[in-house]
Amino acid sequence: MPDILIRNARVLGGEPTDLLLRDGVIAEIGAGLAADGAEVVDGTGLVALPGLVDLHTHLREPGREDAETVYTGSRAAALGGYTAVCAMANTSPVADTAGVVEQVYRLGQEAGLVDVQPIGAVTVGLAGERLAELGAMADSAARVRVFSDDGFCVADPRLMRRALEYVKAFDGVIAQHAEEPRLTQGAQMHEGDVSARLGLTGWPAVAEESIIARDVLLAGHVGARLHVCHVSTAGSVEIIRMAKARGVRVTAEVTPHHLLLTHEKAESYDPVYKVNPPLRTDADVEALREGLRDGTIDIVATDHAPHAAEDKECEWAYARPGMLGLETALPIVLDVLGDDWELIAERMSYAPARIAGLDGHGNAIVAGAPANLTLVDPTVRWSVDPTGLASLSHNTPYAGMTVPGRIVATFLRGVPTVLDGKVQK
Ligand SMILES: NC(=O)N[C@@H](CC(=O)O)C(=O)O
Ligand SMILES: [Zn+2]
Ligand SMILES: [Zn+2]
Repeated sequence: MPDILIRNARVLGGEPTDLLLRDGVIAEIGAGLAADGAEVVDGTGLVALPGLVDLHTHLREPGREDAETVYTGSRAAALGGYTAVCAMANTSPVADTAGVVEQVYRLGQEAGLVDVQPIGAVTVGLAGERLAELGAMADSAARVRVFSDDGFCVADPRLMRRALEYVKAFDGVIAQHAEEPRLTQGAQMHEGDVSARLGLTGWPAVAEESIIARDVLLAGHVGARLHVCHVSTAGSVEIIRMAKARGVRVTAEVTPHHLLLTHEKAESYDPVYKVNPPLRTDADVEALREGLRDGTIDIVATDHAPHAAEDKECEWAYARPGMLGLETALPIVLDVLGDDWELIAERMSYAPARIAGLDGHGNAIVAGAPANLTLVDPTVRWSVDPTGLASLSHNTPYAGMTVPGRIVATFLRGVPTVLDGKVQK
């Protein structure tokens, strides 16, 4: 593996400097380093960020390889600046055994573009009835630390309590899809004035907030770690803020789409905007942005949810919920937060790696650290073309939108996975 010398990159937007990548680590940082036979990558005008880490990705393998595979999702991730992604358990078969999580882990290693860290299911078959083999998944080669029934809520409070108690033993975390199922039966979109006008059954904010309120109390009672997936309402932000002030070990994520889009998008009846939890109101978007800035919300996670055309290009009521996210996350966050690179590194790399327990990722860019990096051109604006994305599916809500920030290069342990904006495998 040749050494790589990145010339004149601005680490977290600072003064231009050189970075020498050797044997998987950042060997040296400083202006005017000697090339000494290293392959030179011109970083002029580019910002160097720690490799991004996604705590919430749907890769669809095993089971729906027509929508995405570990390989195609890994390509999308690398192109988005990611060096690690956590693969959700709602596959077919469900990732509820050591065998399945090890399979996903190995497929990730074989693809070799990002580290794929499997998430294990909390309950057998995501059915919400009995705990899956959490210990066996934790002890497996995949070393699972995050467990989630995402797609479904662990609605039974007794089961949720037991899951929290169980994973506490190995410092695991339960990532909850907060949705009180009795309040969302038949729900198609956010419950509000738009749903009333369109005559679509609504998913009220309280269906999310009531579960988060219950779960922070349970996590506090048990002393275990809770992570809240895709927070979407102002009320949820308030509850999490209060829980943190009380010392509850809770972390939370927001998706790029919930930071940008609102329920008025449903007026088009275009199912590309159908997602769980649903797009909410302007006031919710404002509260989510504020929560992300002040740290109430710890991270941005994509909830990258590829769907085949037959499941998405149909009538709204029959379409599956979910949208693509990996290749557009950083541009959307840049658009929403501005170029606060320190904040972006914290919310999209350091914090998600900490929550997931990924020691080799989310490290500061210093000599001796693993060479997981991405180089971004913040001056380029580009138009999102669904067919130009690496994902096997095309369900991006940003089609035709012009977004800031182009990912030029990504390095996984010193090996380029993306160069000149092109994936290397
Ligand atoms: N977000 C979605 O609308 N869909 C996700 C499941 C989920 O994240 O709840 C999916 O797997 O497609
Ligand atoms: Zn979910
Ligand atoms: Zn999800």
